Amino acid sequence: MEILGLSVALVAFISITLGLSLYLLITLVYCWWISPNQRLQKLKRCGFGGPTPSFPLGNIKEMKKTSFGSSIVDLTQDIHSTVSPYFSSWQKSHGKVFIYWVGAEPFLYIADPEFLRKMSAEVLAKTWGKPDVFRKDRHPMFGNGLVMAEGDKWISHRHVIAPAFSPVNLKAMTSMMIESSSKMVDRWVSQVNSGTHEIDVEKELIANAGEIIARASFGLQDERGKTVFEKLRTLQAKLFMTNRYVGVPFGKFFCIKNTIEAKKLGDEIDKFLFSIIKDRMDSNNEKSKKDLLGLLLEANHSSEGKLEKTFSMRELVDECKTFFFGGYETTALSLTWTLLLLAMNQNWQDQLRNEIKEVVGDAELDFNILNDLKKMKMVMNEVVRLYPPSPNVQRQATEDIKVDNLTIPKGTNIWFDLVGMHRDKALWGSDANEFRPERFMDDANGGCKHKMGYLPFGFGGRMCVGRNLTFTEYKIVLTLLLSKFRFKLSPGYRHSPAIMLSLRPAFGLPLIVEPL
Ligand code: HEM
Repeated sequence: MEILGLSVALVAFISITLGLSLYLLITLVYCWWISPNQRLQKLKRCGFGGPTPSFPLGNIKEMKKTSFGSSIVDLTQDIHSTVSPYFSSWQKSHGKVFIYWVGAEPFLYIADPEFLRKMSAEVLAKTWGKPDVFRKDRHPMFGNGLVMAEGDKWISHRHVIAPAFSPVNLKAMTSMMIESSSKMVDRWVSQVNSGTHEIDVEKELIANAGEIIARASFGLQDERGKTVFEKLRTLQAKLFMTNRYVGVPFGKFFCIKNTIEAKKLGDEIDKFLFSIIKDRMDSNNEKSKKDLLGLLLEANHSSEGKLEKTFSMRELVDECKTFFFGGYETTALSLTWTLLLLAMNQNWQDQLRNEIKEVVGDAELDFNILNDLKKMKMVMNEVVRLYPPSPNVQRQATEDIKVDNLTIPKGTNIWFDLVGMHRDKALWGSDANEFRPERFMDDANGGCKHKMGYLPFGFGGRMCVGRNLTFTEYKIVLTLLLSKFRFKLSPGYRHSPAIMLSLRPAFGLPLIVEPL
């Protein structure tokens, strides 16, 4: 049969193709323009201003103007305007609370601690969400681990995971941390003895923290530990160093190669971790191991010793990845920035060395005495103020949140700019950009004029679960290093703090390392 001279099959084919194209076009128009514009109007009615977005990219174009490592700055300068120039310029026109758009996703930017206080008073820890857009994009890294978990699942996981960082467990990890870090120190000693005085300390500290977290998380210290570390780092670079369009509906299809490669790497890592966990379960001695995986496996046993599935295999894999990503780079960077600031402030370097002599002396480094390294803690607090390794905190409103006469609509993503708050002269005074650890001498909040203006580890019930592990590792590594070496700035160092998930020196940190 024929219609206007065309066969029925051809007519059907043309109709289906036209129908599908029309459907695709309507979907694109809706997702790229209609829906975000409706949300924009709603947010305006709620009272929020901000830079004008142009959909479907939102404000991505302005944000992409800064590429990783594109600005070299003076060592004493404010870094806010270089790591996120768009935020610092939007702050000037829209204040410290405004809406900006990552593709079709609205983000409420907050660098005002009083607004944050009022807002967080309205929300229980378990009712905070995590931006869906990041949960999907970062799935190969974190899966649905604690960083991304929400609601009852977050409560039950946090309940089991938090005790894994208790002083008893951290104490049990101390000798492992000393062993790994001593290997790094020995490596530096041989390099220095062979005449190489310039060392890229960032690279070394990252490798050391990677080894420590692989051992602390899953007891891995052989080639398998290195394999996980390398794969995870490649994955991180794939996700954060490439030009992608996160937040733009169907943005994945613009960079399909990276998306596929990240997914493939994520699957390989999952398979690898799966086999490690399976080995541990089969070996039947998982209970005896006090690493983080051992503690999670222990939680899977009821008091009768019968398996009671608290964590599924998938959940165990996700939590192990989360420990890894959450735990190695942040800690390594807090040490990296510390060595930079100590190289610039020899007086503080000497003060810490003297404190180590007084507190540790010739004794073996021991978990219990770490608490007495008070000046070291002050230095750490000041370092993570000036260079917060996690430079922002992200949440999502899962219900409407009222703050004074404003309403943050359900589904709005929220972005807390820690660099912005930690460098704000209105909160810290005119010396906000100076390294002054004495701020923290008698005040855990460093003299900040608002109790929520200093948040290197986040806030409320979702505050960083691993911070005590960091404090322990930080003090061990720094004690070992300062007891052996003096650090000085290298003429080759280019100061370019930049954000690639964490806040890091874009060109590494070469330092002159002298034996004492
Ligand atoms: C200098 C070191 C570290 C810094 C600056 C840091 C910073 C942060 C920040 C800002 C958050 C978000 C908190 C919030 O939403 O309010 C966080 C959460 C988290 N961190 Fe850390 N962190 C560090 C070390 C670690 C370590 C060593 C681990 C694990 C081994 C870890 C695991 C986590 C986890 C699992 C979460 C999610 C907690 C939750 O949502 O309940 N972090 N961290």
